[in-house]
Parts: sequence; C-alpha cells; structure tokens
Amino acid sequence: MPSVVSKYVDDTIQKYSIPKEKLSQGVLGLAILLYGCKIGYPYLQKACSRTNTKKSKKVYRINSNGELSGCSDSDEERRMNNNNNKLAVPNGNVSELPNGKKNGVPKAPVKIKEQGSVPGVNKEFLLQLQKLVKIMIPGAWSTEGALLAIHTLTLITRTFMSIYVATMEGKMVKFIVQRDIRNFSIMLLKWLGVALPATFLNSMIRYLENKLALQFRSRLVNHAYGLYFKDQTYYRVSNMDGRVENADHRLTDDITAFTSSIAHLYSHLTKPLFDCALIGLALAHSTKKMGAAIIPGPVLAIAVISCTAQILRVLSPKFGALVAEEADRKAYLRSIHSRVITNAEEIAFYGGHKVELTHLEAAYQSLVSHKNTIFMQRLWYVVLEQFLMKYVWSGTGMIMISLPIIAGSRMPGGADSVSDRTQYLTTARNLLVNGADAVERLMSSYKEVVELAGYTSRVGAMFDVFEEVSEGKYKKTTVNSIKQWSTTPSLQYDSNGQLLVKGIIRNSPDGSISLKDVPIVTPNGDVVIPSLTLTMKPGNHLLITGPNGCGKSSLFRVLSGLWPVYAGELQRPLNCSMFYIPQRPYMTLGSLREQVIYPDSVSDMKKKGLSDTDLEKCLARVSLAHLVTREGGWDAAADWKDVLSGGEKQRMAVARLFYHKPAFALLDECTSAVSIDVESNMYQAAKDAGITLLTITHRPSLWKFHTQLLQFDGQGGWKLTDLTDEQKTSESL
Ligand SMILES: Nc1ncnc2c1ncn2[C@@H]1O[C@H](COP(=O)(O)OP(=O)(O)OP(=O)(O)O)[C@@H](O)[C@H]1O
Repeated sequence: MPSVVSKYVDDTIQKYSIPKEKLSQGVLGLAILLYGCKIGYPYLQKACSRTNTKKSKKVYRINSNGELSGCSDSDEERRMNNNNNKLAVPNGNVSELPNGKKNGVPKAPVKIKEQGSVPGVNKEFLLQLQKLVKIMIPGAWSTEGALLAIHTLTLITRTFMSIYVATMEGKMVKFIVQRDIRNFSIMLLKWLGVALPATFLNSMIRYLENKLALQFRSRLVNHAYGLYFKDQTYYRVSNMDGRVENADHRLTDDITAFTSSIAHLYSHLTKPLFDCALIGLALAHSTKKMGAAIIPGPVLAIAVISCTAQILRVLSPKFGALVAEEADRKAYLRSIHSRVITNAEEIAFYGGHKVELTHLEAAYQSLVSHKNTIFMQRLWYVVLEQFLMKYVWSGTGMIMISLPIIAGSRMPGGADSVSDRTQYLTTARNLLVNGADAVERLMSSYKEVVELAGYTSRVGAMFDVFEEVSEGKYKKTTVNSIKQWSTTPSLQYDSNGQLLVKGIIRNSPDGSISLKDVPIVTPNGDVVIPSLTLTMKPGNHLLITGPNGCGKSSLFRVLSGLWPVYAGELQRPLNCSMFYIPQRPYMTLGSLREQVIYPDSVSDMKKKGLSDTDLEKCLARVSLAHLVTREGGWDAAADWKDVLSGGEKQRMAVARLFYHKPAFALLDECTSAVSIDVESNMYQAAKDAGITLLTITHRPSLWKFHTQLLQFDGQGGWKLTDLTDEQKTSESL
C-alpha cells in the first residue's frame, strides 16, 4: 500500500513537472506550515488547562430570569448543609425544591454536578477518545478499518484532483490570452471530462463519512448494550449510582452525536492536511517557475496564521462544556416528557396537568436560555473567525501571489511573458483559494474538536460508570442522614465515606435461602435493618409483615442481588430458582403468549417443550383463561399495560409463576388488586405446585398459607416465629 501511494505521488510530481531537486524546498515549506500548526497546538492545550483549573464542584443554577449561572463550592456546601430544600429527581440526582415562584412558574431544578473535570481538549479527553476508538475500530482488518482506508484514499485523490483542475484553469486562461482557440478547446473538453469523477468523489466523501459514522455508532451501541444489560446494570445505574443521569439519552442521542462528530472531523482534519501539503508543493513549483524565491511567501503565511490562531485561542468560548451542558438539559427535558407519557392516567385523574406543564416549561426554558447563550457566544466568535480567515488571509494571499510576479522578472531564468504571468496568477490564485480554504477548515476544526470533547466526556463517562457499576462500585451523593443504628460495626466505609461491599454470597448447598448477619442498606446509605439472620428451607412458607418503609421489599432486593450484601453472608439457590413478582406488574412488548412466558422468549418456551395448551393451564390457575378468546388468540399483540385492568395485570404476573415453576416465589404485595377468592385459589395452586412462598402482605386472609412469620418493627428490629394454627385461623377471620 505505501509503495502504491509513493508511486502515485511520484507520478503526480512528474505529471505537474515538479522538479525532484526542488521537492526538498516544497517539503521545507510544508514543515514551516506544520510548525505553524504546532504553534497553534499549545493554544489548544492552554485553553484546556485554563478550563481545567476550574475543576471544582461547579453548580449550575437557573436564576429567576431563566439564565444559567454558576456558583462556588462554598455556595454549594451551604446548600448541601441545608437539606430542607432538597428533592431527589427520579434519576437520583439532587435538586433544589422551588422555594419561590416567579409569575407562578417554579424555578427549574438545580442539578448538583458530579465532581470532575469540565469537558475540554485535555489528557482525559485523549484517553477517553483512545478507549472509544478501540471499540469503534477493533482492528486494521475490520470493516471500519477498511472503510477508513477507502475514505482516506478518496480524500487524497480529491486533493490531487483539485490541484489538477487549478493547473488546467491556469492553462486555459493562458490559451485565452494567447488567442490559441485549438488548445483552449482541448483544455476545456479535458476540464469537463474531469468534472464527472470530481463530483463523484465529492459525493463519495459524504457517503463514506455517513457510512463510517453509522458503523462507529453500531459498534458503540452494541458495546453499550452489552454492558448495560450485564448483571442488572440497567437497574443499578439508575438506582444504586448517581453519576449517569438519563442513561437513555446517552445511549441514543449522545452516541449518535459523538459518532457523527468524529466521522465528520476525520475528513475535516485529514483532507485539509493533505490539501496544505500538496497545494504547498504545487505553489512552490509555480513560484519557482516564475523565477522567484520560494521562502518569503510561506514565511509570511505562517506568521499571519500563527497570529490569527493566537487571537482565536484567547477569545474562543468553551464549546466542550457548553455542548455537554446542552446535552444534559435536553436529556432532562426528555425525561420529563417520558414521565408524563408513563403516568398519563394518574396525572389525568389528579388533574395535574398544570403542575406537569410548569415542570416542562421550566425545563424547556432552561434549554432555550442555554441555547441562546451558545448562539450569542458563537455569533461573536464567528464574526472574529470570518474576519481573520476571510479578509486578513485574503490580503496575505494577494501579497503572496504578487511577490513572484513583482520579483520574478529580475531573477535569471524567470518566465516573464504576459501569458506566463497570467497562467501563474490564475493557477496560484486557485491553489491559494483551495489552500486558504484548507487552513480555514483546520482552524475551524478546533471548535469541532472541543465540541467532540463534550460528547466524548458524556459517552466515555457512561462506559466508565457501566463498567464500575457491573463490578459493584457505586458512587452516589447521599444527602439523607444516616440512621442511628447505622453505626453497625459490620459495615465498612472507604476514605470518601462510600460503603464497601464486604459481604459474601454463596450458592446454597441444600437449596435453602439463608442470611447470616446481613444488613439491609439503601442505595442512599441508610441502614434500614442493621443485621438479619434467618433460614428459609423449601416448604417453609414465610409471611413478612411490618410498617411501611421498614425494609420488606428491600429484603427481596438483597435476595435477588439488586442491592449489594455489604456484610455477613447470604446463601441462596441459583437465581432461576427464585421468581420475584412485584406489586406493580410489568407487561412486556409483544403477544399475549409473551406476557405469560416473560422473561422467556418463544424459542425458550419451545426448548422447554411447552405448548400453548400448557400456557392456557397457567392462565386457568389465575382465572384468566378467557383472555385468549377475548383478545383474539395467543398471537394477539397489544399495549397490555393499557388493555388489561389492574387486577388482570397482577393475575397475569402470577400466571408466570406457574409457567416458570421456581423453587421460591418472592411475592411483594403482588395480589393487592385481586379479589380475595381468586387470590386464595392462586396461593393454594402455587403451594400445590411445590413452590415455597415468601410473601409480603398486609392482608390477614393470606396468613393461612404460611408456616413462619417475619415481623419488622420499623426501628431496625425483627422477629421470626412459627405461625400456629390458632394464629392462622384467627388472623384469617
Ligand atoms: N431505590 C432506593 N433508593 C433509596 N432508598 C430507597 C430505595 N428504595 C427504597 N428505599 C428506602 O428503603 C426503605 C425501605 O423501603 P422498602 O421498599 O423496603 O419498604 P417496605 O417495607 O417494602 O414498605 P411498603 O410496605 O410501603 O412497601 C425506605 O425508607 C425507602 O425510602
């Protein structure tokens, strides 16, 4: 491959009659040009380090005018100490309650940002980018590697074509001035002949850029989904950890923006670099042909480019941080929309549309005000950029191309006829326009690089959090006061006050569930129960009671592995031996069949050798057999969340129990909307199927199906007793 490229370069040099001995001078010009870029580079670095000196825990707030403003650590600390105004937004972030209204509209929530660096072009950005590139391009022989190679080749070919066209135009003008109609006509035909491949190449560049972006996106999305759906990470990211808010937005919009940005930047950076190099050579050749010295022109250009780069460096806004903040606010607005859609019925019953509207308006206003800030900053930056790059550079270009004409005639061997000068001027002007365009694109790419840093920071941070969370490393801002009994000696904290996961989880040898000195601790760090010790053997049906918020459901979360075992030892059978049914039943997408077999797929069902007749029996046990005819058969698909009533959804969830037949059923008030007679039938059927019940309930009618009673007192205490026949019958009454 390199030999092909070098042969092509050699051929081209020969074709454009660039004398080989003069090549070194061209390369010198290029080196000076690159040196200019090197001068510009510290500008990037300094800009970043300036940004990074502001690493402090920055708090953004929306003031009463809906504008964005920052406040210092001390401001934030003060607010952190004042917990009265706090509310936890759904994703676990801490927000400030609207403590005042302006025109009846509450202030938008104030988000406390994770401590860390502000996105910018720095070492962290390069490391994150490197990590992401490794995911997007797994190897040189991958599809992405091949696409990248073709893309690069297309970009180089396009540059050669631009030089060729510029030279042709120069010759055409020369033939016009010489009144040489024959040669002019031949040249015109050649020029038209080149137009077709040139336009194809332009379109190809755009096609390859889009194709690359999509290919990168697919790689990242596959990698992200792999992490997100590994070990219940999707649950832990939003419940146990507070660093990634609105993971849905990061998985969709942010990944798309990142991949489009990087694919665009690749062509936006590489093509101008090729352009600069090859156009520099061609310009040097034209200048030499005029018999003028090569050096003064490029030196002048480098000096001007360096100066303008310095000016732009000092005055450039922090686009990376602005873009990251914009993505944050978009994600927040989207999450509020999703809440309205998810809870539409409840909101409609309450007539809560005014409150929801004010939340939406506040979130939208916060996004609009931030966008206005960006537009404003861009306005002034683009004015400056355009002035420097269009006018200052054009003036410099005029001087550059006039120098050989003014000085050329005095040099021995310089071409000096009017037609030669015209040809030189046209070629040089075209080359210079292309070259200036390339340098302008390089300079303006800085803005895009900084924006890319914003997306990289969001996508990279998301992957880091996914990886850490799947390893059980959580970080969450805890604002609740730790309850008194949290000083349990078994809990261990690290130097940052984060709880350490020190408990042991083992497979149970005899198929029972047992806890030994296991505390129940919420993701906020609250210790709900300091230490719990009990054993549940198959056939021992356990009833769990206690006041609201005492930790009943939390016990199930620990048993299912959603919450960590911070201390002690948990022995449990394999996860497939336990089946959890929540109070709010979940209906999946798909057919009626898929509702019963969830979370199995139809192919899992076939592998198990089960048929629709078996499923019908499952439905019959929860008195739902009529659903098959009512809904139009097993393949009927609907939005089951809306189609089924509350009680029907709960019964459907219990029907899954009869399909999966686990050893233990963890029933969390899962029949609260089911009539008492059907509920009793379901419990009896479950026991008859050999399923051991662990039931959380406030209904006395269910006591008779159990053998043991676990009572929480709401103060961290608990009591485990056997249920006597007398208790069962008296409580059932
Ligand atoms: N995801 C969470 N993040 C932080 N705290 C939580 C979370 N889930 C539950 N908690 C807290 O843990 C405590 C116990 O909650 P749990 O759901 O176990 O109560 P419960 O006994 O099942 O109550 P109820 O009878 O009302 O269902 C409560 O104080 C609750 O606020």
